[in-house]
Amino acid sequence: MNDRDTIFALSTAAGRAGVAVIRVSGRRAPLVAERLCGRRPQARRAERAVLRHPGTGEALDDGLVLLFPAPRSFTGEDVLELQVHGSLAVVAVLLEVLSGEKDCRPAEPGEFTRRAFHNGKLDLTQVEGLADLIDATTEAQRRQARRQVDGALGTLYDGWRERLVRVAAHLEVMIDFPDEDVPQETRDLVAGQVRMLRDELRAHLDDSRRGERLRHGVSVVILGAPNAGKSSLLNLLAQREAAIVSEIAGTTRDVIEVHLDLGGYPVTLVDTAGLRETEDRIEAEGVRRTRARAADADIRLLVRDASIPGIPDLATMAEETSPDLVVYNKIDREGVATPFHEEAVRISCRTGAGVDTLLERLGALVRARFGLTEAPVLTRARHRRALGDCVSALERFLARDLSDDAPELAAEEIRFAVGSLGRITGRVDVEDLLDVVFRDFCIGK
Ligand SMILES: Nc1nc2c(ncn2[C@@H]2O[C@H](COP(=O)(O)OP(=O)(O)OP(=O)(O)O)[C@@H](O)[C@H]2O)c(=O)[nH]1
Ligand SMILES: [K+]
Ligand SMILES: [Mg+2]
Repeated sequence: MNDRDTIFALSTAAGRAGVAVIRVSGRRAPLVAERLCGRRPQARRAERAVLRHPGTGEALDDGLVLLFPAPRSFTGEDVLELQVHGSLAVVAVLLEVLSGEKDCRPAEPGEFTRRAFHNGKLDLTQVEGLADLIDATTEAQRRQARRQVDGALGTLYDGWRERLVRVAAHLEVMIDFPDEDVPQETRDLVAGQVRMLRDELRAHLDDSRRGERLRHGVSVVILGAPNAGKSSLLNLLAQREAAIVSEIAGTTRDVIEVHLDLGGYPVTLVDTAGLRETEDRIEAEGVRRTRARAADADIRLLVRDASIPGIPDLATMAEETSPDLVVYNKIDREGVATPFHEEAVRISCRTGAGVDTLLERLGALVRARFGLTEAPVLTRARHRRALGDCVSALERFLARDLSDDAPELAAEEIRFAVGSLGRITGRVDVEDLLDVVFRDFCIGK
């Protein structure tokens, strides 16, 4: 991969569409514009132009051309955008023409963003935020990603990093002037600041992984005895017949998942086999899978048949499943069991009664646990690992006695902590990380 090449790619999705955008970035972009349009477009102005084959002069399409001279562009290089008709043939011929241009070649996946990073346009958390924004399917995901693209996370980490660099500077003084008596106050000050930082990092890490969960989706697992109406509930919420419903107890054996947008939050709703002791080997395997899925669920929803008094015993079931929400189903039936569990939601999958209330309660649960907070949250395991390394280094630092131990050793811990934070935003040692970060990108982004 050569950074001196001018790169190009279709930046909109492949396939038929009203408009397609082809992006060209690099030193030859202005020349390419001249060769295709017969003139150099004004900077940052959309201009209508007929795009012609530079060799034959044949008109290939007409559209809008936009030139963003460096450094005021997405990549920080000269960027040309061609907005043409979104036809397979138009795009194909233009890409072919571009391939024939001197020093031009197709972009690698994520290469535009990679150049933006190298030219200091984005830090790594912003790059990741951009990937998340492109992948976002719900409103809450969009907001979280948008915030990260705006630099909220990067600013937080850079701020911590700067405070640690100042601590390191204090320590340097102790190393450089070993004979001078470093006043106890200075030592206390340094230790105090490290302690405060460690506590802030810990609080930031102790977030029940809300940012990561919002990226991947919150799992809501439906549990209960056979025939309680779990599959009926899944179908009702999914608004399609995703799971088989029947009056035969033990119908569901496989774990069935549907994806929902619950008030802006991505939710994976999971239907499971009814929990009971069974001789049937296949059903028993279903029950085993239910237990496994319940164990790593974000939210557990226990469904109970309201028309059967006390069987199976709710207390036992609740103990096994530790539900976040209890639902009494089939309230349309005669002889509905009373009294109801106080916190429970009463519904009927048959009539749809109570389902709005259930959705409200579920939405509130999801928001409370995974909703956006004032402070920016970390969104990736990569951030969590680096922050964990940083906290460990600060712990090791605090375990040292600054007046006895060699200050060099203590300073080394701080340097390591600074490095860990720098890895998140890409301020140091980034090369090995880049592949991981850019792997998720597709061509043209
Ligand atoms: N009257 C009434 N019947 C319901 C209601 N919800 C479900 N049923 C019936 O209850 C039976 C069992 O429903 P399912 O959705 O298959 O129950 P399940 O919990 O998925 O059952 P398993 O998969 O066997 O564990 C079916 O005959 C449904 O039509 C309801 O609200 N009212
Ligand atoms: K059933
Ligand atoms: Mg079922």
